[in-house]
Amino acid sequence: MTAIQDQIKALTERLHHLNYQYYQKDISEVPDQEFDQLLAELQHLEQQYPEFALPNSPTQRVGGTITKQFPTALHRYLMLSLGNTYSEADLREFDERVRRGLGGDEFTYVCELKFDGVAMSLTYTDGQLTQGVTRGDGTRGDVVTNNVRTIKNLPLYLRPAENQPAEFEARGEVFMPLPVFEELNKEREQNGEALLANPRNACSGALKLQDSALVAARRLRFFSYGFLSPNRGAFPTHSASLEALQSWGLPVSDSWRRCHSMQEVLDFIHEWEKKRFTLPVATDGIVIKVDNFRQQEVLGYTAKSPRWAIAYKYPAEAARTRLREVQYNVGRTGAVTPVAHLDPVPLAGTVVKRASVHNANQIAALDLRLGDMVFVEKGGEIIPKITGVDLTARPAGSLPISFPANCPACDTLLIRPAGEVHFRCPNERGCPPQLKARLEHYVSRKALNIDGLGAETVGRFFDLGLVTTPADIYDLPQRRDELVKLERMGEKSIQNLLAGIEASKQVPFDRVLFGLGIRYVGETVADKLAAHYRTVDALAATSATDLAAVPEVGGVIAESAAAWFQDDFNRQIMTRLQAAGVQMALTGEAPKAVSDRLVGLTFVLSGVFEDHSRDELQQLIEQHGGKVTGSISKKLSYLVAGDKMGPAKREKALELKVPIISENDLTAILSTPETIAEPDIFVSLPVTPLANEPVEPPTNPAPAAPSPATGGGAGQQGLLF
Ligand SMILES: NC(=O)c1ccc[n+]([C@@H]2O[C@H](COP(=O)([O-])OP(=O)(O)OC[C@H]3O[C@@H](n4cnc5c(N)ncnc54)[C@H](O)[C@@H]3O)[C@@H](O)[C@H]2O)c1
Ligand SMILES: [Zn+2]
Repeated sequence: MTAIQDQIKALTERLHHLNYQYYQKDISEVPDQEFDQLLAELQHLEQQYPEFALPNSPTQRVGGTITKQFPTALHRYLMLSLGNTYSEADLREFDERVRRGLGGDEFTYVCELKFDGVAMSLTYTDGQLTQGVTRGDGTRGDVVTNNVRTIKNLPLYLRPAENQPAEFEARGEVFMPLPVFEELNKEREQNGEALLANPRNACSGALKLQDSALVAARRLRFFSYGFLSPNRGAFPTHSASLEALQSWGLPVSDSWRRCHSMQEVLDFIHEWEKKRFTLPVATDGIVIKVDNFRQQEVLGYTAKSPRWAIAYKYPAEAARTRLREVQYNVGRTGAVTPVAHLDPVPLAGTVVKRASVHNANQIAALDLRLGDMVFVEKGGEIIPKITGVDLTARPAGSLPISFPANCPACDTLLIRPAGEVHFRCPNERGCPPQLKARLEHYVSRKALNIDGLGAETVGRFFDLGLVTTPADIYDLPQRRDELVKLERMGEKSIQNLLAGIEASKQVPFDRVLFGLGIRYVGETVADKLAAHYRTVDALAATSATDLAAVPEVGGVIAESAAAWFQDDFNRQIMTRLQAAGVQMALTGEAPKAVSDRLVGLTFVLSGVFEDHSRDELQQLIEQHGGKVTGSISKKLSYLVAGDKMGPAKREKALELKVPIISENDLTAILSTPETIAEPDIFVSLPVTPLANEPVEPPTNPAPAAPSPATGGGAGQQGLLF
């Protein structure tokens, strides 16, 4: 018996751990299917030995939790999980249970695609979006209204309609469209940042950001699939409510369909098995719901999920093919990444020729060898992954693939900094692919956007020895003679090129800063740094510690930027760019100082604030001459505390006798006429704010007329946006 007990305990602990990683950290340590198998195993054991089930078993509760970064709100209606299955036999059993539960009454199903993102509860009051809450632990979730407001296809105002309740809840999925996910990862790879594992994790991570401007940059989207309201009775069925949601302007995917039998459900499942890969959104299955609301109530709920719905999950698609070669790419920041070249094989709607192996650890973990038959899988991510090796088909005498010790391009000894997964070529100044990629980055659309000097041309110029660093680009006008001699370089091309170079001198400083290709300094960080320091000289003179105090600029970014600016080679490039007339400072006026009331005072902002974002508070303080820093010291004037301030910060402030004030105290200081000389010590922590945020005036026009509700099953057109 103790063996069973041990097994239950081990499974419970493992599942708790995986849930924590998945919901809190946005990390999938194992494939979903493996997680679901472990959960099913535990469920089975608990059913056989209910006396050994542990309290709070993962089989009995929704897996998520609330984060510590947002105010929270209670759900008016519990936000549950869905029972799931990978087998058609289970679906038939589900059908039987429903039939029995309804005592032989007729019923209809609605089938929907299962979008792989993050569940969201939206409250609309008098036609306005008033609150967005995550599922959290099912009872209570994070209030992320401001982040949700950045979702472009989500109406802030609904089209008025007679059948629209004064208050209702629209449930649905927030997700990151696949093209956005791909683009974001490409940028992250170029900036040397860790890649996002899949669109679901990327979406979940984006919703947890504190700065809504950053959330907006992640271009999330929403599909609604649920309607809840005290007067839901006006709609007899789920499908009628979907049609209503859509008619009010909420985005509802057209892919749903009413099904009158389990056979029709299975047809729907088979139909979408491949077709789902043509959608610009990740899906991992089909959700099957009993359509009639009254019948849903009759069937009821378990502790964890409704008895009137089930999710059918498609197994991950895999193929088997031969590994021909492993090539090593050197990226802009020197990261060396292995790419597997495969015999072409069809997989999930495309022909796969290459797969990612990610890094050296992965090669070793899989014990990959050239000529191996390998399994390739495509999950939520676009580039397929090698997930295993068919050892029975291993060619005789094959040797393990060893990761090169030296750079495949410049032969420099590779390094692997502690805590990083990638080997890196440290030869920043001389490694050709790095120099070339930096030039390509500099001329790219989001950086200097030099017309007439695309990635290909600049690469060619690099190969010819015409340019090595961005500063060399500005010497090209003096080298016209050499340019005319080049093949495919007519007079017209040269004119375009020179005009493009000239025009790039007008590109604002933040984009120049981004264009320099400093590791970890992506578009957003460049924008923040430029806005904060305004000139390259001010920026270059700043220590890593001070840089790290700028919001959204963490320690790692700060270290990297500071080191870059201290490097002589880089300083020379900057001086030459400046001499050439490239914008090395923001033009236009700095934001006006409103008063000098806070001059000489320093502040630390900690926790979540009710009326302002952290950025707004920082701006407010700076407009009045104050400074915001990151760490608490004896010299600090005030700690401004929001909800959920870290206890360590509070302790430290109390110990150093730094006054702790609330957001309200700060705004009160700024609105009282007399200037403050010496701060008094007063501690007034805000009470936890909840729910009901103030309603903002319209910033969006009412949404355009949606396409007429189709009753489902329509084509894919207009499916997403
Ligand atoms: N890999 C791991 O380590 C790991 C860890 C924990 C959980 N997981 C995965 O997460 C899943 C459990 O998460 P869950 O409890 O959120 O269940 P779930 O994701 O399987 O199903 C419930 C969710 O489906 C979503 N959904 C999408 N389309 C929908 C639609 N049309 N109608 C209704 N809901 C729709 C909603 O967000 C809802 O909350 C498991 O299946 C597991 O595979 C994986
Ligand atoms: Zn190199």
